[in-house]
This record gives sequence, C-alpha cells and structure tokens, in this order.
Amino acid sequence: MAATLELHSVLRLPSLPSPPRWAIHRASIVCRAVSAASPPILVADGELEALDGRERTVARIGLPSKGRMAEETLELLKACQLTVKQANPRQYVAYIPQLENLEVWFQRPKDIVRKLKSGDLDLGIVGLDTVTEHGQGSEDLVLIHDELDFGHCHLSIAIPQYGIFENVNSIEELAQMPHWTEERPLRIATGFSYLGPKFTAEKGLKHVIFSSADGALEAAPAMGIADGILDLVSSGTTLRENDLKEIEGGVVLESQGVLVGSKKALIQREGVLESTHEILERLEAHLRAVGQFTVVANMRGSSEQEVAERILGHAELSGLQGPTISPVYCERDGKVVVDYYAIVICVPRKALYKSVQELRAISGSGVLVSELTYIFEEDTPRWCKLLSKLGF
Ligand SMILES: Nc1ncnc2c1ncn2[C@@H]1O[C@H](COP(=O)(O)OP(=O)(O)OP(=O)(O)O)[C@@H](O)[C@H]1O
Ligand SMILES: O=P(O)(O)OC[C@H]1O[C@H](OP(=O)(O)OP(=O)(O)O)[C@H](O)[C@@H]1O
Ligand SMILES: [Mg+2]
Repeated sequence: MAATLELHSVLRLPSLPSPPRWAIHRASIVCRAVSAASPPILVADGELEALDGRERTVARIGLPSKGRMAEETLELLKACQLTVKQANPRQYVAYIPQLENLEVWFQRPKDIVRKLKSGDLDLGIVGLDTVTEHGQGSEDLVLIHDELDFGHCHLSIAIPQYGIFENVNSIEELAQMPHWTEERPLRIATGFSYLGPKFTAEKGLKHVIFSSADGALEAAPAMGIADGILDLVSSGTTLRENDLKEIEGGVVLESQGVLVGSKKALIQREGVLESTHEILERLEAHLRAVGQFTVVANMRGSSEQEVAERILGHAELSGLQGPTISPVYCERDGKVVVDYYAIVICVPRKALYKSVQELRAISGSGVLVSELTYIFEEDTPRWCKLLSKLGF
C-alpha cells in the first residue's frame, strides 16, 4: 500500500541516520510499508537537500552525460580552448583547467535543468527544448547564450499520412476533425508532457489527451496506441520512415543548444558570474569566428591609399570593418623601400575562393589563408544582456 504526501516546505527528519542528514524539499513522499512489522520506507519523488550545514563554495556546470548533445558540447568547449578533463568516461565529475573555480558534472539533459532549479548546479548546456519542458516557466532560469549553433531541431506535432489524416495538413484542420469528442479525444504520444498540453490549449484544440512515452514515439500511431505524436524533428527521416507528416502550425518550438544558468546562483554564489563571463566571452568570440578565414596577401602598389582604393572596389574584399594595410619594407641598393603592402582581411568560407581569385586579379601574391579561432569585439552583447536580466 502506498500513501502520497505533498510537502511544500523543508522537512527536518532528525530520526534519519546521520551523517548525512537530509531534508525533503518540495517533494512528494510515498510511504510504503513492506510488511506490517517493518517501518515505512520514505521515497522522495523530488530533490533531497543535504543538511550538513556546509554551503557549496565551488561553482558547477552540468553537461550532457549521454545522447546527441554530449559529444558536440565537449567539441564546442574544446573549440573555445575550454577542454574538459575527465579521468575516465564513467566518472561523472570533471574539470576545465582554465576555469579553476568550476566543477563540471555530467548529467542527463533533463536532470541538468532539474538540478539548476534545485540549486545543485549553477550553469548548464542543454537543448532549448529541455530547458523549456523541464524548466516549466521557472523564473530562476536564465538563458545566457541562446544560439550555440548545434543540436538544431524542432518540436513538432506529427500525424499519419494515411487514413482519416490523409487530407489533414494544418493544426486548424486537425482541430476541426469531427472525430474528436470527450469520450474519444485525439491521442498524442509525447515525452513533452508540459509543453504539449500548453500548446494545444493555446491553439484551441478541445478534445486532446496526451500519453507519455520516452523513445521511438514514431511507432505509436501504427501500433494504434496514439493518433499522433509530439516529438523532436531534425532531418525528418524518422517521420518519413514511419509514414508520418508534420502539419502547418504544428511546430511548438525551435531548438538548439543553449547555455542556461540559475539566476540565484549567478547573483549569490561566489565565482559563478566570473566563470560565466569567461565562458560567454569565449563562446561569443568563437561562434562569431566560425566559418571565417583570415586572408593575408602582398599587393604591389604606390601607397597605402592607392592599395586601399583597389581593394575597396571589390565588395568581397572589404573584411569586417575594412582591410588592414601595412607597408612591407625591403632593402634595395642600400636603401629601404616600399614596393609591396601586406593586406589582412577576414572572409567567410563561402566567399573564400572568389576572394582569393579577386585578390590575385588585382595583383595580390603570396596569399596566406588561415581559419579564425576567435573574433573578440569591443564588448560581449550577451554579457550586457545578462547583467541587465540579473538586475545589475
Ligand atoms: N533529431 C535530433 N536532431 C538534433 N538534435 C536533437 C535531435 N533529437 C534530440 N535532439 C537534441 O538533443 C537533446 C538530447 O536528446 P537525446 O535524445 O540525446 O536525450 P533525451 O532523449 O532527451 O534524454 P534521455 O534519453 O536521457 O531521456 C534534445 O533535448 C534535443 O535538444
Ligand atoms: O528528424 P530526425 O533526424 O529523423 O530525428 C528525429 C528523431 O531524433 C530523436 O530521437 P533519438 O534518435 O534521439 O532517439 P530517442 O527516441 O531514443 O530519443 C527524436 O526523438 C526523433 O525520434
Ligand atoms: Mg532522445
């Protein structure tokens, strides 16, 4: 027999073994008596808060321990020269040598969000879908970087391409189908049991019921378990392979990797804001530089001005703000002369070959190309935004 008790404040349980002593924090407790003679076992369906009196002094970031985001998160940090050092792959704690006061904890994406809310993590990298689903509108969660440019997908409603859905192509048409009644609602299988009902309510769908499922949702309609699904889509292959289709107006959310933090920790916990500043600066500078190349070339010319005019006549060669031009000094007949000017420009990948051709056409030689690591601007726009969100 199990009885559930909802607790809304921290409960001290002095009778539990110590140390550690625990408090049950906004959790529901299930008391189960194993046998009539045994004492009830407390099962907390929530976060347990350590009550050993010690306040955590080291900041913590949560990174996905498995799944699609795990590898790319580490790659992104590595590209920012923030390589995560892990003693072995099964160890869940790690560190980043450049960020001394920061522990890295590998956790499942949804647990990262839960632990941010409970105060057990301060920062995290996960998909926006996970933050929105498991954050459930929490005012403590703050998006620090909302476009990490990996893990792109969208959360979308999908229905069968066949049968009664053959001519249904929009959320309005789905809502207007006469099939859905109070007794026989539209059944949607999803792992997004917060966002799903919120979305259908906003769209005015009346008779809908959600069933929760964890994986391979695309099988549910063909198995007769559901009429449609609400799941993540990126290439669309899984939907197509299971005879499902997306519908107009059925996208709940566009998602990609984000850096998220706990407002409380950012404001109160020593070191969190400093680590965040460095991570954010590196992320912004790195993401700005992705796909950009530095091109260096020597140009024969009579003056810096004349070379500049030649280069600025070509739109692809004007760089970020304009070309950097410096004289190349050499010695001729015992004299220092300038026959060449070195130019440095920044060029995006897709314009690279054309830019090199244009440079050559206007007498550029010795063209050197290297991939850019960082572009640091005067300030970090997201840092200023974060400070204002924190009320600084
Ligand atoms: N098809 C996809 N393409 C791109 N990104 C995706 C795709 N599916 C999921 N993601 C992103 O990767 C994140 C993690 O997904 P993954 O399937 O690895 O873990 P999960 O199923 O959320 O976790 P768990 O298996 O522990 O329940 C998602 O929250 C989403 O942001
Ligand atoms: O549009 P596509 O590129 O086909 O990707 C979509 C699939 O990717 C995700 O599943 P995942 O592979 O993570 O497996 P899971 O069901 O175990 O989460 C998602 O749940 C879809 O099933
Ligand atoms: Mg998955």
